[in-house]
Amino acid sequence: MFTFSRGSTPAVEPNEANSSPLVIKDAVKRFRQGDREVRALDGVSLEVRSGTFLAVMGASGSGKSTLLHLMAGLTTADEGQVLVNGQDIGKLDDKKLTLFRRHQIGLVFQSFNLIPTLSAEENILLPLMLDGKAFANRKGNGASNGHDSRVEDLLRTLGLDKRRGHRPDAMSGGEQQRVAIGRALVTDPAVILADEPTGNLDSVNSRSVCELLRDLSVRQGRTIVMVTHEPTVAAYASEVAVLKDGKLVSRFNTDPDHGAEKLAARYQESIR
Ligand SMILES: Nc1ncnc2c1ncn2[C@@H]1O[C@H](COP(=O)(O)OP(=O)(O)OP(=O)(O)O)[C@@H](O)[C@H]1O
Repeated sequence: MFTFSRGSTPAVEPNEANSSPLVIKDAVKRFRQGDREVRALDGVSLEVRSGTFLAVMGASGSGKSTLLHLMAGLTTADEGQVLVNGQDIGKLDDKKLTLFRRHQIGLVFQSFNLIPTLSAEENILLPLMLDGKAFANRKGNGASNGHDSRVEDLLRTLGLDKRRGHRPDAMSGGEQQRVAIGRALVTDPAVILADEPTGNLDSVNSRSVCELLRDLSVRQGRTIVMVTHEPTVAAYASEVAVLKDGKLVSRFNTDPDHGAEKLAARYQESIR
């Protein structure tokens, strides 16, 4: 099993006491659209406890991506706070935020965003390469980077041990998304944030990626936030948060005995 020690390379020290890896307090995000102001997020507060697998649902335009981007430090809140591992990320300057994001926030996108010229293994190692902790040419002059056993474990967890040397164009969509999940995990971040991770996958690959995310949360205690509009995908999560017009209107636990159907009904009820 993949067993990085949690928080081994923090970019900055946590400066506020809170045991939850992710806390959003009264977040407001406004956008200008011509002479109109849109409140993409309108006072959202959310705490995500360690080991939670949270699905964020909502209609198109309800603020899901904006919330995820805020959690990822890709955009800043106009009001309120985002605390990752106790660190108010709005207080970090650009340089510290870049390092903090690289170490503490793992991002997974719908379109995988892999580097086409790198192998699966090299794509996974990319965040460590950026830190100068892994070598781009791992076959070159016998350099040992100390990450070999970690990467072995990770490739096995991801079911990619036979695909380590393959480039993205030689892998299925599901395998590419597994590589992207590996890249998100390699720095042992506080949270994994996934924006519609199954959006480009067929049903078989979608199921395997959902099962992987659920396993990472259940077996390894990973904290995961996933945006999705699919009840069948959200059903793999342990909790669901529902946004409507930039507001958090509902949060509930999923029920493994009832699956997607009951979840869909509960979701529809909360956005009525
Ligand atoms: N960069 C931007 N400039 C202007 N308006 C924006 C911008 N980003 C988002 N918005 C607006 O903010 C609101 C929330 O958008 P957001 O993309 O977060 O919704 P969403 O729930 O992720 O939608 P979808 O499911 O369609 O991706 C929408 O009204 C959108 O038009």
